[in-house]
Amino acid sequence: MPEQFPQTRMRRLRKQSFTRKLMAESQLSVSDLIYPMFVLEGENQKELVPSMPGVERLSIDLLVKEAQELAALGIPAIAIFPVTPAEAKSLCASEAFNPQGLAQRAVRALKAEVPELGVMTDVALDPFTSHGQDGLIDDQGYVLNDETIEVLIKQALSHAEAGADIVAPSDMMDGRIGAIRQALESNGYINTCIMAYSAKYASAYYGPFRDAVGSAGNIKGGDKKSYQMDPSNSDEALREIALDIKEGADMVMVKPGMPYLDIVRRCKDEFKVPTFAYQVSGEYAMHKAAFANGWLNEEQVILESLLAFKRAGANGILTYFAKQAAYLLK
Ligand SMILES: NCC(=O)CCC(=O)O
Ligand SMILES: [Mg+2]
Repeated sequence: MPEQFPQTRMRRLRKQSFTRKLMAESQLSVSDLIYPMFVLEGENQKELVPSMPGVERLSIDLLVKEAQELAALGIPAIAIFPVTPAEAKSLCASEAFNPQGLAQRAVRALKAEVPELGVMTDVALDPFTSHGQDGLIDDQGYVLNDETIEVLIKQALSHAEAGADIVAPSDMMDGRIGAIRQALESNGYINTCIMAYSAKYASAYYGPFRDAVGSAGNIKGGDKKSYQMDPSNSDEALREIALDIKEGADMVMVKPGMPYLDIVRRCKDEFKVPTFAYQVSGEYAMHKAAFANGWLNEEQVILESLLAFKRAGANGILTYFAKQAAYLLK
């Protein structure tokens, strides 16, 4: 029976707060949030990221302190991104798998001091290559797939050895999930989770992040379009996701977030696997700019932007608003 006015008045259920609460189809809670954080060498070091107001790079001692606050707020996990000093970068990206590297030390410190907080690491070479690409390159600057995977395996194992709960390959090489899964299994890391950046687009929304980790420089070749996805495509994202699930990903991710919520929804409908989305640095920066100008209401828009991910089907969101949102949700 088709509904019709006035038997059906959609506004009846919107009149009072209690019915609005009962009708809510999606919920945002602090358990949905993963907080990306930037780690710096040194002690008692703190640097602002100009293009990401409110975001700081922290040395490990301060990172651990902050992590205690995040755990107390109920944030389930953080994702760490090392700021690699220029002198540690190279063509072969060997700092990526240094057992005493910044990311590896940060993981050990976090798991020792705040064991209940999940720690996720980034598996990709861009913070460690002198040219800023996510993999090893040939003479033409083309990113080599299979050679890069060999380094990613070592990097992922070094993270697992340090105690990372989740390794998150963000490089978009073909076949890396399977290779990393196999290496984890054969080295006894059977419970290390993999969150695959499965549908990562060659997006201009990553600009502020590259400032934050200092990988912007001059990305050789100018862009990452030979491995990250074309923003035109949606069916292709489903193929990427299917491959990563088959290769052993526990969780998949879509990135960026808000401009790609259609992909989140298609992924969830098609595969029904744990699905995450990354509200990236550019999304954060544009929101912050509008808040600073008084053009948007900060508290309301942060929560609305995050709720939209839940409505689209995401199980969780990587967001630089995680800490602020956790306070707002208290
Ligand atoms: N692998 C992590 C990222 O590239 C983050 C991008 C962003 O926040 O813009
Ligand atoms: Mg892929």
